Amino acid sequence: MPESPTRTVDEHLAEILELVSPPPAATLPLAACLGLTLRADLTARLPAPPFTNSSMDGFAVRAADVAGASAGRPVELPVADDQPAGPRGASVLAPGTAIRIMTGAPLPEGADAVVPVELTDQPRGSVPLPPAVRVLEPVVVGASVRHRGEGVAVGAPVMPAGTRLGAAALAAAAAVGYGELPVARRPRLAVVSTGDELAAPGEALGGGTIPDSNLTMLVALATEWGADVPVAERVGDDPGTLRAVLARAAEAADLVVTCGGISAGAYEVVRQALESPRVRFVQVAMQPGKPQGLGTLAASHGDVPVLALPGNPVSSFVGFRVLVRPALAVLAGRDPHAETATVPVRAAEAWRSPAGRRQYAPVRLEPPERPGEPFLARPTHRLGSASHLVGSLHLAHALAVVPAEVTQVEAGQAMAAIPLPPWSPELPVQVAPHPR
Ligand SMILES: Nc1nc2c(c(=O)[nH]1)N[C@H]1C(S)=C(S)[C@@H](COP(=O)(O)OP(=O)(O)OC[C@H]3O[C@@H](n4cnc5c(N)ncnc54)[C@H](O)[C@@H]3O)O[C@H]1N2
Ligand code: MOO
Repeated sequence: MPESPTRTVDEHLAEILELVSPPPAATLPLAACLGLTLRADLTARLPAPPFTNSSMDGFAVRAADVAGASAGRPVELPVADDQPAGPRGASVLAPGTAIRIMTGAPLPEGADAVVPVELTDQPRGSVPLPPAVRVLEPVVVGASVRHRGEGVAVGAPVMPAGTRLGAAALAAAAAVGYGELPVARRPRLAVVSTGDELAAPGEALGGGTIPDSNLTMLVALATEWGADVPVAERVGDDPGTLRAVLARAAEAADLVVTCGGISAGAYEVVRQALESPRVRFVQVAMQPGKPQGLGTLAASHGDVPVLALPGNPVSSFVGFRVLVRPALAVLAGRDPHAETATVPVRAAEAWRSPAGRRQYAPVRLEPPERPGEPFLARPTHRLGSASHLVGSLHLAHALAVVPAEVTQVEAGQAMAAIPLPPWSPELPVQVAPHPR
């Protein structure tokens, strides 16, 4: 069967991105939004903080009343009221008096500062309201006071559409008045690994069988990215069985990924099951990951994109990082190109790269000799980016990207690298002492 002409990674990715489109926004409660993408700009419905309040446990006063206070000549003020935090509104402070106040309680009307309990003659802690307080130090206007809206004013922009909602973003949304948010639902990715040679992980191997590491890996990659995986199945080399599994996968998913069975052999089950005007098999100028398939599967909810990755484990890993993640990003309402953002590195040693293919080499990152210079990238294995090296893939901090026209990487050469997720091996970052 003649191969389609080689295409660049960028051309291939552009065609993949044409197959996927973001679903309509859903409105979900905050507790269900972690990791999802915000689909509308958020502006503050409430000021944060919502009212002017004390940042200390102590006594609300007028700063002018305690201006002359010192340990030797304390200023004594009658304590007129108690202002705990809670639904009670703000009390009113008469000149020449103090009101006991707790952290987070509304500042009484007429008060303009808070004296922390430590700067008075009163003990800390749970004690009865004293009739009077002696203030031992002066405070300036505004001391220990947090003003309404000083964090965020009503109507101010808080975060734009496209923000990925982490813990801090959810807290900000709650603080400015939101109990639910318009978001893109978690994309559903179905994963199917193929090949008669595959055994379940941990299963005893017969002659010629190998552990199916890709199914576990692709499910984990999808899950760590933030997708749901409704279907994860291993299928042998029978095209009819594979077609039936893929039909089920398409019903349950927004995107289907297969691995294996797509190159030039006599038993290429994915190719046999899918090659049609709907699904094409092509060669992409990348290493690893040259053979690739793309197209759509028919499902009752519409056409579902399918991406066929090569079976070699490093090829599948790189294919997921470089091609599948951008497609998931579109489904999640995010920028697909952010998925392949790179950081500058330098090669720690020389290595070879195939002519005419952009190489994605698993590398460890070592600290530079001088602080501030790029990290040094060293291949995780002496065999470099060979596509079967699954046993050392976990050592990689990043994928070094070698341009297609480079066949020899020299030690010290500047290049880009795609960082891998945070729980890849801990980066040897030298932490600077905290400035004092
Ligand atoms: N004559 C040619 N042969 C090959 C070519 C080519 O252009 N001409 N391309 C090579 C390249 S590059 C790649 S990459 C592989 C891709 O092969 P397939 O996608 O068809 O994958 P398989 O043949 O099924 O398997 C390849 C390799 O990976 C192992 N494998 C497969 N699935 C898994 C899995 N789930 N877990 C772990 N390992 C898996 C499988 O045992 C093979 O060793 O084709 C080259 N051949
Ligand atoms: O492209 Mo294959 O993934 O080189 O081994």
